[in-house]
Amino acid sequence: MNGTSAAITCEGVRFRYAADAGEMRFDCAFAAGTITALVGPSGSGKSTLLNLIAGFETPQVGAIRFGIEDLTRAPVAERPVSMVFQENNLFAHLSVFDNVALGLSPRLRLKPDERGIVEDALASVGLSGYGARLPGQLSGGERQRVALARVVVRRKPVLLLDEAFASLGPALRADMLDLVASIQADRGMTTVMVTHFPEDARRIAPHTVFLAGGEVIADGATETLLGEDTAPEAIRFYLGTTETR
Ligand SMILES: Nc1ncnc2c1ncn2[C@@H]1O[C@H](COP(=O)(O)OP(=O)(O)OP(=O)(O)O)[C@@H](O)[C@H]1O
Repeated sequence: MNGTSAAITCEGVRFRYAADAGEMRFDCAFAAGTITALVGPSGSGKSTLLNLIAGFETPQVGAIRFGIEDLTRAPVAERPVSMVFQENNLFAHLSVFDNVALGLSPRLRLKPDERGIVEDALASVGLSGYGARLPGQLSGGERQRVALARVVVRRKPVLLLDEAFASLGPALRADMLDLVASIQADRGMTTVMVTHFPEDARRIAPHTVFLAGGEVIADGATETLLGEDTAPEAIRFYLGTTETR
């Protein structure tokens, strides 16, 4: 499936972390080749849903499809997915170059022409000349750029972002979101972005899926779902409590 995007469908997905934990129920779809924001209160199940899509968790019931392929039980490495977390995306002992190169070759055995692919990816995220540095010698924003450069070389059709820029200041967050939007426009990846910031969704995600209590309670155009005057009642409460933070 490399190189082409596909819708992600969660059909009748039922998941609980333990026998005595609450059941989460996910029935939703993420449109092919577009950015969808996954929004909702803390503990509503946003990371859990991303982890089910990425394969870090497996549902007890239901199916997760990429296009028509049912990959509900496929191992993480066999899914057409790249994921970026809030932190710990990079190996601290490897150079920036090698951290990106891992996306091409997990054993870091690059063919001669692949070195250029890594350099190009670093340039595309504004990090030309940074290849020899270690992650500890970068700012938080630069580290996330390295993670995005690895996404670029992996060329997977699905991109999952779990609060990837939450620890950055507003201006830098906006820059990083624009970078994601430009990579996504280039590659057409089906992108799902967890965020606590409604303005992040409004900036780059035409669609929003809203979770509460471990299930999807609304799904639609971001400008409607997260609009001050148009949001459904349950979401308006959420917007009111989070935008004053
Ligand atoms: N590994 C785990 N084991 C047991 N319970 C978990 C685990 N991870 C999350 N949970 C529980 O599952 C529920 C959903 O958590 P999740 O992290 O998916 O929510 P979230 O919407 O991403 O929250 P936040 O916005 O705070 O990151 C919470 O009640 C949480 O305590």
